Amino acid sequence: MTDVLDSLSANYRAILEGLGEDPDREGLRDTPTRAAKAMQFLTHGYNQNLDDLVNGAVFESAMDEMVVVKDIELYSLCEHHVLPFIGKCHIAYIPDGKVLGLSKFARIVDMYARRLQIQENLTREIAEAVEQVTQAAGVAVVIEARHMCMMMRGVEKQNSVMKTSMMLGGFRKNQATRTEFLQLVSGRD
Ligand SMILES: Nc1nc2c(ncn2[C@@H]2O[C@H](COP(=O)(O)OP(=O)(O)OP(=O)(O)O)[C@@H](O)[C@H]2O)c(=O)[nH]1
Ligand SMILES: [Zn+2]
Repeated sequence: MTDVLDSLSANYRAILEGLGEDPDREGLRDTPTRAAKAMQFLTHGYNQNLDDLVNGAVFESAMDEMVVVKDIELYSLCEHHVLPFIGKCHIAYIPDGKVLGLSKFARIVDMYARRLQIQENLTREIAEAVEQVTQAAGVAVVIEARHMCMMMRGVEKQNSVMKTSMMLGGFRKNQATRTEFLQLVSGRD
């Protein structure tokens, strides 16, 4: 692990030099290591796996109506510019004999968000993970996010929000179920 940190730190030092900075000046002396540690934290999802994260928190239940967990905040990094995108994730599922521990939805979101991502793939990966863990009759995921690469640079648009959704099982097949979910997460419930 130290080797990885050393190599990342050396690369951040090179970036500072590339910017024309003096990496040995007082304010920047610890920056390569700090930045490397920060980047390791922001991508720690690479070191996680679904089984360990869920930790067996799947419980038998006769509940077979839609369960919605909304407004799970997420911080990710776009794989094109390595700049943050920040937003909210809403997840719904229709249990089929099993329910998932509530905190695990947020943990699943983070496991995939804390990697280099595009929003579409992040949305799909979360939905497929919830389906895999719960074997639910349907899973729906919506993400709304703002991308720093569109705000701080490039087209510099401050108000555009990207919305992505992924519907599996009952949510894909049944328009009424889909509409109910979208109404619940849009706050018009
Ligand atoms: N679909 C999708 N695109 C993304 C996401 N994050 C960043 N992008 C886009 O990835 C694209 C990369 O385009 P390029 O033309 O290769 O890069 P660029 O010259 O920096 O593009 P501009 O951002 O238009 O300045 C841009 O259109 C970004 O807005 C994402 O999560 N999903
Ligand atoms: Zn980007």
